[in-house]
Amino acid sequence: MSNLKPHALIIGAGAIGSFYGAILKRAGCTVSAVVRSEYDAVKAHGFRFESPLGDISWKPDHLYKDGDRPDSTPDYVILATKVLPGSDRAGLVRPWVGEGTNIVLIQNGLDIERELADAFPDNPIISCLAFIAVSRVAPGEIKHNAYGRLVMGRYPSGLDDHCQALSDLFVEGGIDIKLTEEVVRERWLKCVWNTPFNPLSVLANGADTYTMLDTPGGEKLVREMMQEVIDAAKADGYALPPEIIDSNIDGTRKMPAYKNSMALDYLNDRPIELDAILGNVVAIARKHGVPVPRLETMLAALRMRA
Ligand SMILES: NC(=O)C1=CN([C@@H]2O[C@H](COP(=O)(O)OP(=O)(O)OC[C@H]3O[C@@H](n4cnc5c(N)ncnc54)[C@H](OP(=O)(O)O)[C@@H]3O)[C@@H](O)[C@H]2O)C=CC1
Ligand SMILES: CC(C)(CO)C(=O)C(=O)O
Repeated sequence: MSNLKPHALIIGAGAIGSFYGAILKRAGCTVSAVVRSEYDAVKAHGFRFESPLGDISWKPDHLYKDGDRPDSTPDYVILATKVLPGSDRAGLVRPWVGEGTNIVLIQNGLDIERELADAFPDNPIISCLAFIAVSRVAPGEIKHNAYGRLVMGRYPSGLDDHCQALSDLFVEGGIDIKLTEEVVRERWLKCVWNTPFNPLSVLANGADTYTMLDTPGGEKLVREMMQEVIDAAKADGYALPPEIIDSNIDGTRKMPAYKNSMALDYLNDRPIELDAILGNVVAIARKHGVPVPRLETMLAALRMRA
């Protein structure tokens, strides 16, 4: 890469993609976007934000529709779609990837990188976890409620200059980054929260965090499901600290009542990331013969609903 600021292309510029695109824009990058249903709105007025960071509204330097083809390939392709069964993520990314393009995932879930790593063995895969509350409120309009930290590392493990350079850009744009050599461990750590809370919120009709914890038996169930995630992680080679259950519950109680991204998908009648966040955890538990009865029950119940 030259001294010029790099070109980042966001594929799936919804809540997450448009937010981190805004941050890279603030860092002086050229930032383009591929959008689908919101093309007309974004073409007309860009991405409009309400955010505690101030005015971070922005217009993509190049705006593409799903199916368009680029004139040149970017330095970073940032995939920020939902991880849904049947979505060909490698196919979505393929037209935009050139030699040396970094493929960056900002998506929830476990074991979601392999499909991309297999399809693009010669491109660096940078895996990121977002700790943020942000949602789309209308076409091209986004409400950033709070937070924004990214945990980032090279998949399957390690750190390199590509991660460092991207991290520097995000920091320059104003967000906090944790670089990690063990991004898969970090995915397990995040699943300790997402794997119980996200699917439970759907079973509970789009409930927020307080409703889930304060309903009689709710906190106990969440804690037991967290323990099952920890058991599966341990069998997979990632021993997580046991105090993580208390710290997750305490942290959640300190935040205002919150509807997670899966609750919002459910309430907006959009498909939910059931496999990425729950199914893959259960599959790994089964592979290692670890019983996860509460997670199994929740998975079956939500598959029936789907
Ligand atoms: N929102 C949050 O606070 C958090 C979200 N996450 C994770 O981040 C990821 C992204 O979530 P989020 O931004 O909330 O989701 P959104 O639904 O807001 O955004 C996803 C975007 O991807 C677009 N998209 C899907 N398929 C295509 C396609 N083929 N071509 C172009 N665009 C496409 C969608 O367009 P369309 O409108 O047409 O469907 C939509 O704009 C998920 O894995 C989520 O779990 C993680 C932490 C917090
Ligand atoms: C942890 C949380 C709630 C936001 O960072 C999330 O990942 C989600 O909404 O799915």
